Amino acid sequence: YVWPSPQLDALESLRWDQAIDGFATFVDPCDQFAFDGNGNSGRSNTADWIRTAYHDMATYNVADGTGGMDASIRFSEEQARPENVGSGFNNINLKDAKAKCVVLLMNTLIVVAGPFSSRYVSIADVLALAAILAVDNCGGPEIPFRGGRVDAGEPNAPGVPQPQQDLDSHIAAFARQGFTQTEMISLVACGHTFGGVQHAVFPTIVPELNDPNNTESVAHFDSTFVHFDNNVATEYIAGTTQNPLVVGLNDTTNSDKRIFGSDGNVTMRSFADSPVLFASTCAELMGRMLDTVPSGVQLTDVVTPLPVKPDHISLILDGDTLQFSGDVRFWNLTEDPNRTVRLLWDDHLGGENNATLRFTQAVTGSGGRNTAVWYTFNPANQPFLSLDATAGITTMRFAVDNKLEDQGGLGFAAPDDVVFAASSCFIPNTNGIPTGRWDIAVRNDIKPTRVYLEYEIRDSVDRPIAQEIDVPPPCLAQQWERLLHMERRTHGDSGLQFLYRRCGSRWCQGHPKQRTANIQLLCLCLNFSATQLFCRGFCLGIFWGSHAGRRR
Ligand code: HEM
Repeated sequence: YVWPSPQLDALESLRWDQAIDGFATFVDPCDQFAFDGNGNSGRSNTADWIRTAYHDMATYNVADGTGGMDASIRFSEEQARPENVGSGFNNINLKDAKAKCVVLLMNTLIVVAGPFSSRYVSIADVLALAAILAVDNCGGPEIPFRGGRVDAGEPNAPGVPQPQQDLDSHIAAFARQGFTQTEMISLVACGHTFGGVQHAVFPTIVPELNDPNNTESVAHFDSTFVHFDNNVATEYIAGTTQNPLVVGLNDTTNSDKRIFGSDGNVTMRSFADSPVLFASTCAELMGRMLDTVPSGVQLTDVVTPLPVKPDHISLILDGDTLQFSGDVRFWNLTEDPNRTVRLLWDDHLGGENNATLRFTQAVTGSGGRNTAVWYTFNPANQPFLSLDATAGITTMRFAVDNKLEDQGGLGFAAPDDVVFAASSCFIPNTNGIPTGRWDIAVRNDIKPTRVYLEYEIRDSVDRPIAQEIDVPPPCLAQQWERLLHMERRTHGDSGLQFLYRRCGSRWCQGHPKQRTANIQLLCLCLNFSATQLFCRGFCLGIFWGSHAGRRR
């Protein structure tokens, strides 16, 4: 795809910059469990994440296109069903979030929401990606990731298979989900290469193990339960398996035994014979499982890493300069002190400019399979590049040791028609409601018909959604002078300063003195609600003529 694209950029970053955004730190190392201080519970995030994705998908009904990957598993009604016993789903509801926007207060209800979901990456996308990262980082194959799942507004019909059910109902359940009998055998084996059965959840299947290194008494499906490999098959075929759903004392709940043996062990034997076949089968079937979505939902193409990706691009007006900062990531490169990377940019006056970029880090991801190097626009000891605001910027390109990277001649668009200004202020909580003022700079030649601020909140069922606030146009100079005069009468000479800083009033906008040669300032005064305060993703939108744009 062509950069920038808000949705694809966000999906791409979450998929491929997993070590930077912190997502993969939950499954690297693979044996960690977010709720277990000592690392000795016998449980793991990897297993929870994969099981969660399956239980979210397993409601799918191929006949009517309902259910599937839509994050309906987050509803307590679904979690309360016998088919969803265990605490794993609550966990993935990202209570463990290290990050931003964790807890949102809505009415009297405290809703826990995923820190990695956003208006561009649904909670269901995050659940799918969690399973992919678990497999990816822990010895498994690369599973193609698409975005665009839509979060359900209510629980789905029940439909997750349970261990005490018979083979026919399992075959029927997988057929309803869109999988054949052979695919059922495969998919169960792919999932059950991780984790196991907990005593607390299934006391009739697993006894108390009294093991200080397995305090939650989890009977694991194979001997390498935080690692993707074909041991689930080799141990089953060799007859050495300890899988509690194969050799459990109560045969009624030995569902893996019935499923694995349902074709005379042909499929399991093929997996035991070939780790490569097992891995490729799992990549295909788990990919299909994660892409099983309600009818009408359109997924994106597979999200592949951009070879050259600008990131964190920021333009802020400060007086007569534009503070320009950002990073660029080069995929599949390793650190090389002799490499020179330059940023080239065009400006509004026809100028071509350049700056040498600084190496910041080399990052590996996907269990060491991928590497990328990052360079920053910021000069040493400077938080940004200073651009003359009149000249501004239109398009960027990069030169890596003289090789031009310009998206096949398109360049990387860096429009500065609407940007935040450094004079924006945030006034901390004085009487319960913090206040802030966004100063927003618009190029004079744009003549916008509408400028708005966009940010993110959660709706009543926790879905990330965008909210917009219109930024009022600046008032006329005449009006301004009148207001200024009134303000001076009340507050003396300090009135100007006061007026400029004043929040909460429509007429704080657009004083002519705040205009540089070709930029005017609008300002929007906000009383931040708790939701806005905890949320993120503030960005600006602008309409003019038939054009519309959005700037972060
Ligand atoms: C007939 C189908 C299936 C049945 C009856 C079944 C049953 C179970 C049971 C009883 C547990 C123990 C849960 C706990 O103690 O918390 C479990 C765990 C698990 N299942 Fe399945 N499962 C099935 C299919 C699948 C599929 C298709 C996947 C994924 C592709 C999957 C992935 C997992 C994982 C990763 C765990 C480990 C969870 C943990 O250790 O926290 N299962 N399964």
